[in-house]
Amino acid sequence: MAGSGDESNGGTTADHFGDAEFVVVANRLPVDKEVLPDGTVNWKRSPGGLVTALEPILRSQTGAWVGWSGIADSDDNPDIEGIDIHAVPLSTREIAEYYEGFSNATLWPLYHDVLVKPEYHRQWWNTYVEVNRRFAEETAKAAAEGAIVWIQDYQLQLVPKMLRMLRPDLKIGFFLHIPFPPVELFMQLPWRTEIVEGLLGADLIGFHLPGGAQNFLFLARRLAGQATSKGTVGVRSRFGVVQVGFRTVRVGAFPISIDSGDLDTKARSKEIRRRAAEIRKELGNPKTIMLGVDRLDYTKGIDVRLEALSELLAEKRIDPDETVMIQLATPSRERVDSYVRMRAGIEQLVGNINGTYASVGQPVVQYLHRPVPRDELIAFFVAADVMLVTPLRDGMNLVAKEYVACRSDLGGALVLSEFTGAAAELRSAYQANPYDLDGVKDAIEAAVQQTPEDGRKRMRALRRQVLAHDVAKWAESFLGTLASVTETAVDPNRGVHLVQGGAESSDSDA
Ligand SMILES: O=P(O)(O)OC[C@H]1O[C@H](O[C@H]2O[C@H](CO)[C@@H](O)[C@H](O)[C@H]2O)[C@H](O)[C@@H](O)[C@@H]1O
Ligand SMILES: Cc1cn([C@@H]2O[C@H](COP(=O)(O)OP(=O)(O)O)[C@@H](O)[C@H]2O)c(=O)[nH]c1=O
Repeated sequence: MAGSGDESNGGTTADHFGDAEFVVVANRLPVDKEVLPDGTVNWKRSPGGLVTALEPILRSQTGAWVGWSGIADSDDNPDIEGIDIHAVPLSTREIAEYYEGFSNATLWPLYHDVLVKPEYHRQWWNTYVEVNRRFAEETAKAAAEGAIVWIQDYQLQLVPKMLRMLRPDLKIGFFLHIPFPPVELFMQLPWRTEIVEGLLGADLIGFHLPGGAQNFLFLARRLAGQATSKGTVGVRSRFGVVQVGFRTVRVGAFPISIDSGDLDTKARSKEIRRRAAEIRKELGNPKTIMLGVDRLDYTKGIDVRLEALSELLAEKRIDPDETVMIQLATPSRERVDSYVRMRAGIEQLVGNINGTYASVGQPVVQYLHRPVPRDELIAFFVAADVMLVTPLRDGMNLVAKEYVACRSDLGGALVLSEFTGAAAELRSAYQANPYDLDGVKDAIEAAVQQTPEDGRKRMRALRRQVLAHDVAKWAESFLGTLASVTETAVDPNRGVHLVQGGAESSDSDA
């Protein structure tokens, strides 16, 4: 029983239960700690889409957030209105081995199509296990009896099982924000069974797309030897199931989104419109403003769009006197080798394009390597004629949805990689395969040359999708499904056919 004081439960007792009825557990807190040169502390918004998506949800219901502050050895709990913060301190070694190492040099590339070679180090794995345990223990302290706990992302895949052992009274959900790879890639991981079993500690496991859910079901059968359902998984429907003893784990697809109503309102404001007009003027009133907005990550295909632009300029399909491309690139994971190499490559490409096509005082590519404040970003979205979103692989890509939400004027055009989660929903974008440079060039050219009528038609369809499926709907569908999960085994009379698991399951089950 939870809170029994049984040492096998990590010693958690009823006296130590927390107050929070709803707990978000994520590698990062919603704010990052920054120590300024004069020693004063500043808390700034954390980078990335996970925080963008979760912050409004937690503000709308009283709850706790368990996470890391972004710097070494800090257990400061910043004061954030409406959110009870529980910081998990990480040492310099843990940051190197758990965050930069196992999370971002092993799992991140493995889950993103092995775009760079994943590194497998036993010491990184050991530290990943240690840190996951600390997150589980801190969560066990924060959660009230019977609370709902929502664990986020690849950095914390062992927490569901660890937390269940500490606190079997909790209802546990897990959501993966990045793609879940196909079996052929996942099988590389020396700790593949531990990861699958870690996730199976949850009551509900969510992915952005049905494909990720189906990959997971196959691996649960094959690696954890559990019986699973076999049919296709739907979007927010037709959930898969894994039978783990008496527990039934649901597996589903819940595409994440943004606070589209809020962005729509902000983008219509006078201040943002004024700033958008000012940006265009500052750029010399070019005919076409192209925009890229990304963390500086090799998955984002920033090099793809720069190479496409370079060839379009060389072929005179784009006029350098009429075009400006702005690339906003937030610094990310700057001590991981693959990120250091990628940054150098991208900055070289920017230099080459400007060296060849810029005039004095009029660069073709304007590149900012720093985070851009939210309102300024919205003004860029409003100003941009063509939004370039060209990842080689991306779990969702919220930037694509944000651009659409900001275009109540029905202006602008979205060029979108087929290999983003967003591509499954944003069908009216100019979609392209980022590995097919000619295809990307054609998509950019078509977006630049679209007629106003075609542009309006496409943007109307895109907006219908983004405004109807916002982040509140994402959270409601996930948390609603989690709330409905019961402890009982699957009733075979309810039409769910389970396939027995085990190493002997053949690949043709996939
Ligand atoms: O925390 P960092 O290492 O600085 O990285 C930032 C976040 O990047 C990833 O974001 C993902 O989540 C988005 C929202 O679901 C999704 O749209 C995007 O495709 C993903 O890449 C990462 O998954 C987060 O854990 C990081 O915090
Ligand atoms: C460059 C930049 C971005 N943002 C915001 O960050 C997120 C990015 O989310 P996405 O899903 O597209 O990708 P990752 O999670 O990074 O993999 C989005 O909400 C951007 O608006 C920002 O606030 N400031 C920036 O400079």
